[in-house]
Amino acid sequence: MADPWQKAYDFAVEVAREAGEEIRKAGECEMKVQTKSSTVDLVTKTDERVEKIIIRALKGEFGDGAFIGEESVANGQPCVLSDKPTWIIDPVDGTTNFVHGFPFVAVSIAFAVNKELEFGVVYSCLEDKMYKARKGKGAFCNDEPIQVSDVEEIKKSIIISEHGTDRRKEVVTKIFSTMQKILCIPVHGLRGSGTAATNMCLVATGAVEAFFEIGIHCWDIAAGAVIVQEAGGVLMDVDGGPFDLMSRRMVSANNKKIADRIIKEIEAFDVTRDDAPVQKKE
Ligand SMILES: O=P(O)(O)OC[C@@]1(O)O[C@H](CO)[C@@H](O)[C@@H]1O
Ligand SMILES: [Mg+2]
Repeated sequence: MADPWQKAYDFAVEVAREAGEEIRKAGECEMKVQTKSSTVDLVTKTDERVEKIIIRALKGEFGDGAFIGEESVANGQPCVLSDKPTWIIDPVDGTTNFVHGFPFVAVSIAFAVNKELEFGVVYSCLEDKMYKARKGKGAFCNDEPIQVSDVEEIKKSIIISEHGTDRRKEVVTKIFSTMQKILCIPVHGLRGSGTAATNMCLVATGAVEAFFEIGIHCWDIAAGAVIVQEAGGVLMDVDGGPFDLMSRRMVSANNKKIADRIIKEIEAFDVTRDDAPVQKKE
């Protein structure tokens, strides 16, 4: 078969669109907010319901497969990327935005085979922007090809990062110290949309030169990773090594020169890998 995953790719786009429609409708209603890893790591019934809708649709079309979904993992499912064809799903990336009505919320669906990402779909549902990319076939926003910016000078760049949900003082101090150093290079500006998936699409369209973060999860960035690469960008670890989807550390940029310059300023802190063995409670 020449093109084994095209059907899955097309289907993922449709599922993401339907999921986005659900999120838009839910945003108009009263919502009950709960917390996960910390008091600022929010989750709503919509996150859980939309993840179930997505997984049910994918299983209905392609049968039982391997899934890594943000809310399934939060409810105890394993988070291990094997060689099996695997769907990696964030039903609502930007839950805090969703809760507050801040207008960037995305559905993120990626597909990996042999631990390699084959395609990614990010639907920024409040803006109605459908980003998608398939390995070797280019990146698109609402079916128009997209490309990273050609800026090579860090002093002419806009950089995106996020503050994350870990509010321990030593972590927040490192995050702000890194941001201060980058701001003082100086760059044209620092931004943050509140969703990693959307941030990566902003790199892919050339609206910003780079997005970096320590503390993201594989479901936040898997789809965006394909979109950035297919738009001509690069992915790296925050220490300059190769990108590792499960490491929770990433720099995505329009080119290696910009990525290397940012990496010089990043003050890393420890995070537990997504695929770390789960500590059993005694
Ligand atoms: O929980 P959610 O809404 O899916 O993730 C929101 C998010 O802000 O958390 C990450 C880690 O800080 C972000 O960069 C990511 O996009
Ligand atoms: Mg997320």
